Amino acid sequence: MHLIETRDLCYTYPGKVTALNNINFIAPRNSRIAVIGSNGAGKSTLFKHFNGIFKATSGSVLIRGEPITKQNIKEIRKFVGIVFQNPDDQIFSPTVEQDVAFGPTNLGLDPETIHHRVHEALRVVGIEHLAHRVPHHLSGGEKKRVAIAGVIAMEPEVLVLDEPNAGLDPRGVTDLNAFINSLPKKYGMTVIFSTHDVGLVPEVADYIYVMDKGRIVAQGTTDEIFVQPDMLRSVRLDVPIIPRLLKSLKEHGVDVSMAYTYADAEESLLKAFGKRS
Ligand SMILES: Nc1ncnc2c1ncn2[C@@H]1O[C@H](COP(=O)(O)OP(=O)(O)OP(=O)(O)O)[C@@H](O)[C@H]1O
Repeated sequence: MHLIETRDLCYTYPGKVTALNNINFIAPRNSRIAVIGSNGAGKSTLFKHFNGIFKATSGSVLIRGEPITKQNIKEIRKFVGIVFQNPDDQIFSPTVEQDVAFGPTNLGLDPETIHHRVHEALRVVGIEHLAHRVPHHLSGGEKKRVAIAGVIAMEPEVLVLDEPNAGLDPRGVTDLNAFINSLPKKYGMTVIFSTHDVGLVPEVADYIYVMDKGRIVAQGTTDEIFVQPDMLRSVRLDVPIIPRLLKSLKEHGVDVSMAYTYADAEESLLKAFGKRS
């Protein structure tokens, strides 16, 4: 049984914009899944089906093997936490601390547990120093971190992040990558995220879905997806710089093995230039 599964999911917005067309998506336990695609591909619309914000026009959405119903929706929203693209949609309390406490309070937890969860979430996203600030007076990247903290304080088993790195500074992106990578091992969480930044994907994903115009046009591991430059370009995406560079070096006769992450590429180049055995 998969944590999340969609079967032939279709969704049409009122006004007849078909945003999802026969989506078959699976999220296994402890995985890190990237959903990539250009603007309007359908990524956010898909994510909104994962905790019942949207209801399929046709096809089905199964959470732990069960369809979403009125009876289980509260439980499902505890299980699947979504951080939306625009943090302003998610932040509404007078202070950051109260905002992050909102979800755990609604779960009916005791004050000590709420306090612990809030401060742990603020610490994990690196914003403990903002606890007493007014959320609406924060910068875009700071608000994004507040929104992420608010969802992780609920301790969901599946964390869905819609464009989490948009608006973060370089250090913020590095911290976020480390955070995403720690989720399966440290917290037993599954993470699903969308991004336009293909360079980031090999660093933080085990499996990739490529979407275009409401369809899944490719899926696979990093080395299965990023060896398809024509497919990626056809959906207005690019091949990340590292495999592109290594492919070019190989074509110019450098005996270098293919790599997708910075660490693997460094190792591969050091070997190619005789600095490693
Ligand atoms: N409220 C809405 N009403 C009608 N159409 C919508 C609505 N929201 C989104 N759409 C349309 O649905 C399609 C998919 O949009 P969606 O926001 O899911 O794409 P996305 O892949 O998340 O894009 P982006 O990368 O720009 O965030 C687009 O054609 C979009 O114009």
